[in-house]
Amino acid sequence: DDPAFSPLLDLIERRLAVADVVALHKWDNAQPVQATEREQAIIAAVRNAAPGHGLDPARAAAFFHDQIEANKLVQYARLSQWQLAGAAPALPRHDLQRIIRPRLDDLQTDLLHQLASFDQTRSRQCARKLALALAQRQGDALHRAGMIRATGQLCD
Ligand SMILES: C=C(O[C@@H]1C=C(C(=O)O)C=C[C@H]1O)C(=O)O
Repeated sequence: DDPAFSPLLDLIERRLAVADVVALHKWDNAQPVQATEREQAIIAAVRNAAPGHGLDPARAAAFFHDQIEANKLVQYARLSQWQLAGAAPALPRHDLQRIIRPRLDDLQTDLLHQLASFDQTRSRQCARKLALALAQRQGDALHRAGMIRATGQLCD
């Protein structure tokens, strides 16, 4: 466990884990994965909040862009699996608007905080250490791919 990465990667993973219940809601309601207005609202909010964490708004926006793209990657993959199976799993459902999006919003401040402290202690060989830290984590192939997507610009 690389202590430079684990608090941030834990949070990224928690946000990404929500993609499965988002996909369930969208499957049940025949709702598209892409929600452009919601994405724009998130990017505007994190740009606004960034300076309060000592972060450049562009840095915060790029990081959240990656979180959103990773989330959609997992959603598209789940929906494709459920199309093949002809059914989605019998897991508990949660309402997107009332339950799931507020849950995603709750992670926002912590993510910005951890991104800021990650940036303050940035080490050399960031990309290599990130790859090692990701390889050491648990998760199925899809969530592993999602974690790689979610950290795509982390070491830039
Ligand atoms: C998670 C959702 O699906 C997509 C991913 C988003 C995200 O990761 O925050 C936002 C909007 C959607 O394009 C959602 O609709 O809320």
